[in-house]
Amino acid sequence: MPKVLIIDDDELICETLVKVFNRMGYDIFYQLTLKDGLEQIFADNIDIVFLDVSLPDGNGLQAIKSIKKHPFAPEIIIITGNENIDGAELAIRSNAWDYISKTGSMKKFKFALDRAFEYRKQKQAVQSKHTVKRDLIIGESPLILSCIDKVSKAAVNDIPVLISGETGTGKELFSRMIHINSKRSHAGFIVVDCAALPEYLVESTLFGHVKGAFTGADSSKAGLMEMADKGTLFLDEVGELPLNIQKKFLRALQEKQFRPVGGQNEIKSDFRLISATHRDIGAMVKENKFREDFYFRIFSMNIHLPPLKDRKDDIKLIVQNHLSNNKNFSKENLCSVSDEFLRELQIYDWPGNVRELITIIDLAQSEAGAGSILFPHHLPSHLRVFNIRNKFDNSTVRDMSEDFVSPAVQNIGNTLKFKDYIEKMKCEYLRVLLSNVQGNIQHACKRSGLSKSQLYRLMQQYDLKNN
Ligand SMILES: Nc1ncnc2c1ncn2[C@@H]1O[C@H](COP(=O)(O)OP(=O)(O)OP(=O)(O)O)[C@@H](O)[C@H]1O
Repeated sequence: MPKVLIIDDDELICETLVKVFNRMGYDIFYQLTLKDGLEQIFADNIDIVFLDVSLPDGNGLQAIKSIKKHPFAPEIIIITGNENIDGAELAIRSNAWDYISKTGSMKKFKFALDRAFEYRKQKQAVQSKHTVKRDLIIGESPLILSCIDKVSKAAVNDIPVLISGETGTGKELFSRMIHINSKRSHAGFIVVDCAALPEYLVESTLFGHVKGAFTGADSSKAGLMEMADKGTLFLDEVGELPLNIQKKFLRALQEKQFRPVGGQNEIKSDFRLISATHRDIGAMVKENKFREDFYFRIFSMNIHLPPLKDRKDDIKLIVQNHLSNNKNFSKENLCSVSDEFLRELQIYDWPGNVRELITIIDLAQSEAGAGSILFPHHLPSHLRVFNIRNKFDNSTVRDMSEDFVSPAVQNIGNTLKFKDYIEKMKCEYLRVLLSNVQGNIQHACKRSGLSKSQLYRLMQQYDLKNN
């Protein structure tokens, strides 16, 4: 929901605008002083500000320039009780969106707000298309482009993001891209792998501890949450976070402060949270294995990364990119790929996704040697076996369908009775089945699901032989 802030010392005006704008679907706040207003603009990523000119602690017009210097500055609409042409000119020259009189009708306020928001949306869409740094994310398929678009949206705000997807789909990579493109990029990107932490270490690793907090705590130690101050905290495999820690974490997220293990004093840390999971957290909530309040907090925005098998067009790009960036080979000794090699990669279903693809390319390269052309026989045998089976199953299905459906289908529109049509189909099915297994009854039973006695009975009925 777009966020609007009113900075005006007249509380009555603020409350009237809050009511009206709320009804229009905006998330709306107000502050009575310039100082409090300026603090909230950047803490809450405000989209549009209604800014009064005469405030108890400063002049709104003079504040515009410094607000606008910020790369994520909101659109500013100046509101004033004493309209004057110089003030209006200064506002527009300082890049304010509009300048309106407080005595104007409510319609004017609503119109200015809607137009400013329309403009902001367009501006962000253009920015997101052109400015997101995505050099490490390879792929041009529509599925991956839509995820990159979400990265650019996530980068211009500060809300928690949950990245979901199978293992190896790039959850950590995408999280880093959000961080790199965000206003927090100058600070750290701190990774916490919740699945790798033993339960007794989770709390102190995240929140830190003071000296003597437990046996072996010989000195105080800062936690990862403190280290992420001003930066991004990446909670990998968030589904593994114990329930009691989720509760403490939620508080830290809301208050932006927490207490280290064994400590008395609260520590402040302002971090952006990005979480990742390969699990269905919604289902875990239903089974009481994950806290609902924590889930709602971390799920403000979701980016679901598609498995590689759903975006096979990207395989060629990833292979080429990985080969040309391989630091183990000099430029003259880079491997190239044959069409057959790429075709094999397209057939496989990639349960380990991009990570598995990269590993397979490395294996094939080391098998082939520097400067070689990669052929299918450089691929590991498990992959080639999978592909052979896949090709065989598909061709069997294709053979059978081409052989027996066509003649029968041609007759549907003729005078065949339903019963006769079914009989014909059964006979054709059995004929093709027996031919494909070259009369091997055992194989025919396995493929058709018929028992031996059923198969013999049908063969007798349709006068078919197994040779
Ligand atoms: N779109 C992509 N383009 C290029 N490389 C990618 C892409 N997606 C993933 N990778 C690479 O694949 C590997 C695995 O990515 P990453 O660790 O981000 O996956 P993950 O989803 O976090 O995996 P896991 O769930 O197992 O932790 C990394 O080497 C990463 O750089």
